[in-house]
Amino acid sequence: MTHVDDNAHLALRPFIKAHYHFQFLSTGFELGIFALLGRSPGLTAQEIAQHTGLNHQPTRILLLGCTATGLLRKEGDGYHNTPLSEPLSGAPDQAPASYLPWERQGIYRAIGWFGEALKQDTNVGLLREMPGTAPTLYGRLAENPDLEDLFHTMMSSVSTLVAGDITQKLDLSAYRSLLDVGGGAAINATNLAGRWPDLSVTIGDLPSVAESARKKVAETGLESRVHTVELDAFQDEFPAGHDAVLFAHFLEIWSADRVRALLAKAARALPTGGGVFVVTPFQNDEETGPLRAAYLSAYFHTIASGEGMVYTCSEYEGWFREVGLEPTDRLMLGPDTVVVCGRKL
Ligand SMILES: C[S@@+](CC[C@H](N)C(=O)[O-])C[C@H]1O[C@@H](n2cnc3c(N)ncnc32)[C@H](O)[C@@H]1O
Repeated sequence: MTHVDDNAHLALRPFIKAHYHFQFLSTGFELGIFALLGRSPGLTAQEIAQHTGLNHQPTRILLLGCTATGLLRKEGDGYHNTPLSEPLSGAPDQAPASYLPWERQGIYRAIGWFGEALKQDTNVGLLREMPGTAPTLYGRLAENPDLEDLFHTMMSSVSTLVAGDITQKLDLSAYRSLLDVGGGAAINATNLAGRWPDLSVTIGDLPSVAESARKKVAETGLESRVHTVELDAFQDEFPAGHDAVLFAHFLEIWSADRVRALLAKAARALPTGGGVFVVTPFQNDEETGPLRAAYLSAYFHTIASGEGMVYTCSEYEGWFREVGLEPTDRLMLGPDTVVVCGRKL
């Protein structure tokens, strides 16, 4: 009989039990325990139960889960946040807190269809778990406005994380008019317009998103230079009159064939010398990581579209060349986001 090595069993435990870890984390967050202990460190189980409304034994079970996984620390009878959970006690619309409601309501059940999505080669998770009829996440979000809000809160916080880097490293001084395809909740558009006073930005997105982007832009006072248009990037030609095109967290959603077609569309819309900027999660050219590329690739295939993944910079640069764009640079934004830059020949 083969003897199972205890160390191997323990080493695999974080994978085997990952779903419990997420439940301790997201339930603790949803019940406001990390925010509560941020304000009032050292509360007892009984005091925590009074705030959450849970009965005594459910409270013990949740606190045991959180302390055993290192999310909370117990000192005497009192509970405290740890460096892991402390960042979750702050603003709910900022990362990492902003990730949790979306992961719980948008992803958690749907990603359980990962294997089936690979076998059927389509986004089974979305089709099984999110109400509605649209074939992609973005269409289905328009059918579920509460989820659409959660998604854009999460996405805005992701773009905010790299906002400092993008405004410092991406030199747009040569351009006057940027088309931001799939521009979402206007974070990149308003940051870039704020950084480059001679630049106008047009956000092109699906109708419900373009409408909320318009409201967000109005709150920033940049509406004379940041415009929004309804655009279906697949059905419509790109509006003329821009000398640069930004695809931020957009191309990786789609299949290689559709990425090529979108890049060709950008090239057609641009004058000679025009710029193309692809902001995307980074996958190294050896195709071994980093982890974020692996998570997001599974998410695009299982949920978002059933056809995309995080591509390498080399792949983008090859597609640039195929459609008449010259690759000019790769700019890292933080540890795992990159801008692949090109110019129309
Ligand atoms: C992952 S979000 C990225 C948002 C924004 N660019 C950012 O970086 O924060 C993808 C965006 O693409 C938009 N989108 C999806 N399908 C689209 C289409 N066919 N045409 C235009 N925009 C689309 C979605 O509505 C969403 O705002």
